[in-house]
Amino acid sequence: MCGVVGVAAHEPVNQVLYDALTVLQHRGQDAAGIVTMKDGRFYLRKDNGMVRDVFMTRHMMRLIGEFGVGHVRYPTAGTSSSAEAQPFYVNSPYGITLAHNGNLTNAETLAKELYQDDLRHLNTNSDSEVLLNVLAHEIQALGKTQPTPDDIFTAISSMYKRLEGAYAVVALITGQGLIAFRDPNGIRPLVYGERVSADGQTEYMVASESVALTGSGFKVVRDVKPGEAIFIDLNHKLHTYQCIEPKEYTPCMFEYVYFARPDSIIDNISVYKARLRMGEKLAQKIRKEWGEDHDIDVVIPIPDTSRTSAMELALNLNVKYREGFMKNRYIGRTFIMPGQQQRKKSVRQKLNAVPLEFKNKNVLLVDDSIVRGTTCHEIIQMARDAGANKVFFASAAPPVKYPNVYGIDMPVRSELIASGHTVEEVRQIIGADRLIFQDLDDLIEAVQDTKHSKVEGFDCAVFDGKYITGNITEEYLNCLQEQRNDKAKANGIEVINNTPDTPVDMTGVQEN
Ligand SMILES: O=P(O)(O)OC[C@H]1O[C@H](OP(=O)(O)OP(=O)(O)O)[C@H](O)[C@@H]1O
Ligand SMILES: NC(=O)CC[C@H](N)C(=O)O
Ligand SMILES: [Mg+2]
Repeated sequence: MCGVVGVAAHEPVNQVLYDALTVLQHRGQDAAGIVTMKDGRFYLRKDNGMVRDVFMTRHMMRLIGEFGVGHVRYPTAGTSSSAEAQPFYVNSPYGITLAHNGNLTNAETLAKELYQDDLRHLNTNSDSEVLLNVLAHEIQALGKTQPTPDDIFTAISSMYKRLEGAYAVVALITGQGLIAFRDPNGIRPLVYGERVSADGQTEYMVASESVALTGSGFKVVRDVKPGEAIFIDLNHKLHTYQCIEPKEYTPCMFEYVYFARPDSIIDNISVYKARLRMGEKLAQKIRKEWGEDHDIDVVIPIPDTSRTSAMELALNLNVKYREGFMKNRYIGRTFIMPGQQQRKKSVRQKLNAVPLEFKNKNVLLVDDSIVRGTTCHEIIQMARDAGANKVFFASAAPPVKYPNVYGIDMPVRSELIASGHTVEEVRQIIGADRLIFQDLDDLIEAVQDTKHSKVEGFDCAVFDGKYITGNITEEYLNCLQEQRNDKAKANGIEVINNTPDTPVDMTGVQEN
């Protein structure tokens, strides 16, 4: 899951973009990038690594301008080469740069069309480069030197007709302004807000999560609607347009389960409250299935994400909640790391047991989800090593059985521990004394908030195999599986348009 941000301000935006990217870091740890725009020129810095490692003072000083976009990447297509770090750039028409969160499911077909019909060159296997070129083609087809906002929306509407899959996008067009748009189901989140500058003028930020806005003093206006585009012109005038009839409003359930920060509000649903309710529902199921004499002495979360639901679960079970695992704050998220070896090693580096909380106790370990089973397998052993009597395990989400095709890199069924295994088999594999998963209906009830939100349902494909865009074939899934299993990624040939450790820099900004 990547994070995107765009800002249209009256003062330099380099720092506010940097700050927003650090707030969105949990959405992608592989690469980061910023492009700013000033007097018809773009200024770019992007590379592999975390935000704090990619941007040095010298880079920041060169990112000049009052308009800009930024990206943190967690790859779902192409390779993890720095050449595929975002934002991407095309020089025609006008000069466009774009940052994308999501995954296009017809990228291969589009890439062929771009080559054969639109005479466009793609230099990577990234679906985001495809998206940018489709957008560029549709804007070019207008044939205008000075497009109006309506022209830009016309081009975006034509682009919508060609794209399939999930996308939340921010982009800059030189001489025009900042655009942002969201797929017709609203699978990936996108929210915008405003603040007033020191001299009383309105400034805008668009980002993947509301925390990016509030952290920089922007007030949330609203979520970008499914199928809607917004355009902030160079005079800072905001234009909005519903480019395509929205489909069912169905954001990705995994945002609420794991991806998003708990302090974010996505589609008017508080992620924090949703996670609390997940804990409440799971406690009800434990009471029902394990009875009142469940034998649990203590509830222990697996930091970080499960903390919120574990806390509420403990409260509802009337059992003590204890922080039995300490987290090394300098290690990032395990699940979004690129290789299984790295993920496995990092669980042990990241979490350490406090023996006092385990010794001779029956512990219930709670995680937000079990995907590959990397975390729970290691952690159960650690609990036993720390002296636990019995180790029970609870997942605040149902078993993850199906690949994700909308921006989460879990493309291979055989890499998902619950795929093809019963709950009892999973229990044996991970070595728990008891295992319980949330029911999907309960999860949906926990997240849905009809009082505050217009959301009609959720993309729950990883749990039920029903892909919300409706066009995911077995052939596509097989193809994805071949391209993106861990082994293929490890052997992946980097697409060379630069050496992997040298960022593509098409704006003339040179590295020191
Ligand atoms: O079954 P697995 O394949 O191990 O995946 C699930 C685990 O990965 C995530 O943790 P992660 O360390 O990425 O992030 P967190 O610190 O936010 O919990 C998630 O919270 C689970 O703990
Ligand atoms: N996780 C994402 O949103 C990935 C965006 C894009 N598909 C990439 O691989 O760079
Ligand atoms: Mg976790």
